[in-house]
Amino acid sequence: MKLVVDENMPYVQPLFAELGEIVAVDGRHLDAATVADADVLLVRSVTKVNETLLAGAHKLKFVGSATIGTDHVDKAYLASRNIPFSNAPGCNATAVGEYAFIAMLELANRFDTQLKGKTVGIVGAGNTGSALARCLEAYGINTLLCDPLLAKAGDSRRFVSLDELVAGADIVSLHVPLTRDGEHPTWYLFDEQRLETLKPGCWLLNCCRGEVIDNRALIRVKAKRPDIKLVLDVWQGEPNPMLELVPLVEFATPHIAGYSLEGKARGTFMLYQALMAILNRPADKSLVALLPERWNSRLDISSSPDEKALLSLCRFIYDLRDDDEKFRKMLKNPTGFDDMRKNHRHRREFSALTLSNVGGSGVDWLSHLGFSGVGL
Ligand SMILES: NC(=O)C1=CN([C@@H]2O[C@H](COP(=O)(O)OP(=O)(O)OC[C@H]3O[C@@H](n4cnc5c(N)ncnc54)[C@H](O)[C@@H]3O)[C@@H](O)[C@H]2O)C=CC1
Ligand SMILES: O=C(O)C(=O)[C@H](O)COP(=O)(O)O
Repeated sequence: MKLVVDENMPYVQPLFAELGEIVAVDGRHLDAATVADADVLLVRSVTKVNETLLAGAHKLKFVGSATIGTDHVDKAYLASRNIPFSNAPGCNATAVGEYAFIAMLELANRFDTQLKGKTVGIVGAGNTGSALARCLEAYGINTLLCDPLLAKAGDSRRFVSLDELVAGADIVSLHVPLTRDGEHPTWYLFDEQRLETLKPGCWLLNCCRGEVIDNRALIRVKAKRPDIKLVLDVWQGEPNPMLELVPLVEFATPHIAGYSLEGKARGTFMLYQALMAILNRPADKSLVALLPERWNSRLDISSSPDEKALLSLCRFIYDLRDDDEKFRKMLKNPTGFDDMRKNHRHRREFSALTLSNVGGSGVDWLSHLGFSGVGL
C-alpha cells in the first residue's frame, strides 16, 4: 500500500508504517503525478484536494485531512468517486482557544488596560469558539456568542445576532469555517461595512480563515480607525498575505494558532483511527504513548495570580511575542510564511503544566482554564 502524506504531519511513522510505503510530500506543491498510484492520501490545509489533483488516482481508498477546516477539500468530488474522507474535528480546538486567550492578555498588557471587565464576542461557537469561551469564562469574562446554525439546531446556550454581538463586544474573535454557500456564508463576513461598525477601541482577532475578513477593506478601515487593534493568525491569500496589512496588526502569526504538539498529534491520530476502521483493522496504538510526558516540574503558586501574573504564567507556555517577531522577519523571504510553519516549534497546551497551590484557596479557576493542578 502506498500512503502519500504531508511532511508536516507528526507521528506518521509510528502510526502508519505497518501499512506500507510512506511517501512524505510538500503538501502546498503536491501534484497529480505523485498521487496517481496512491492508496491513501493524508493532507493538511495547504493541499487543494479536487478533481485536478485526483482524476488519475484510481487506487485511492481514503483521503484524510489532519485539520478541523475542510475548505481545501472538494468533498462532493470525493463522494462522487466513493472515496471515503475524514478530517479531524476538534483536534486543535484547545490550542486555538488558548492562543486567542493569550493574545487578549497580550493586548491588554500592551495597551496598559485589563482584559478583566471587557465583553468578548465569539463568532462561531463550535469547537474552537467554545474552547476560547471556556478560557474566558474560567477567568470571569463576559462572552457573547453568535452561531445561527447552532441556535437553530437547539443548542441551549444563549446566542445573539451578529449585529448585536458587534454592537456589544469590546473584543471580537472569529471562529467560523470558510463557506461561500448556504444560509450563513462566512466569506467576507467582516466586510467594510461590518468592520466600520466595530465598537470604538475594539480588538478584532481572526484565528479561523483569512477570507472571513475582507483584508483589503480591513486596510482601508484601519487607516480611518486606528483605535481598532488587530490580531491575525490567518490571512487572505496565504501564503502571501498583503504586506501592507502586517504593520497594522498588533500580533501577527502565520496560521499557527492550532499548532500545539497535542493538537497536531490528535489530528494525525484521528486519521489513523478513521483509516483503520475503513481497512477493518484494529486501531490498537495509543496517542498518550506517542506524546512526550507533561512537564514533570510543577510550578508552585501561593495565591490567585493577578492579570500580569496570569500573563507571565501563559508566557511560560507560549510567548506570542516571539512568533510575532519571527513572522515579521520571515516575511521578507518569499517562502517565509511556509518556512516558519514548517519549522514551528510546537507549543504545549496549558494542561502540560502542573500548578500547585502552596498558599491558600481561590485558584480553582486555573484548572478550569486548562492547567493541570495539584490541590488547586
Ligand atoms: N488558525 C488555525 O490554526 C486554525 C483554524 N481553524 C479554522 O477555524 C474554523 C472553526 O473551527 P471549529 O470551531 O473547530 O469548527 P466547528 O465546526 O466546531 O465550529 C464552527 C462553528 O461556526 C458556526 N458557523 C458557521 N457559519 C457561521 C456564521 N455565518 N456565523 C456564525 N457562526 C457560524 C457553525 O455553526 C459552527 O458551530 C475551522 O473551520 C478552520 O477553518 C481551525 C483550527 C485551527
Ligand atoms: O485545523 C485547521 O483547520 C487548521 O487551520 C490547521 O491548524 C492548519 O494547519 P495546517 O493543516 O495548514 O498545517
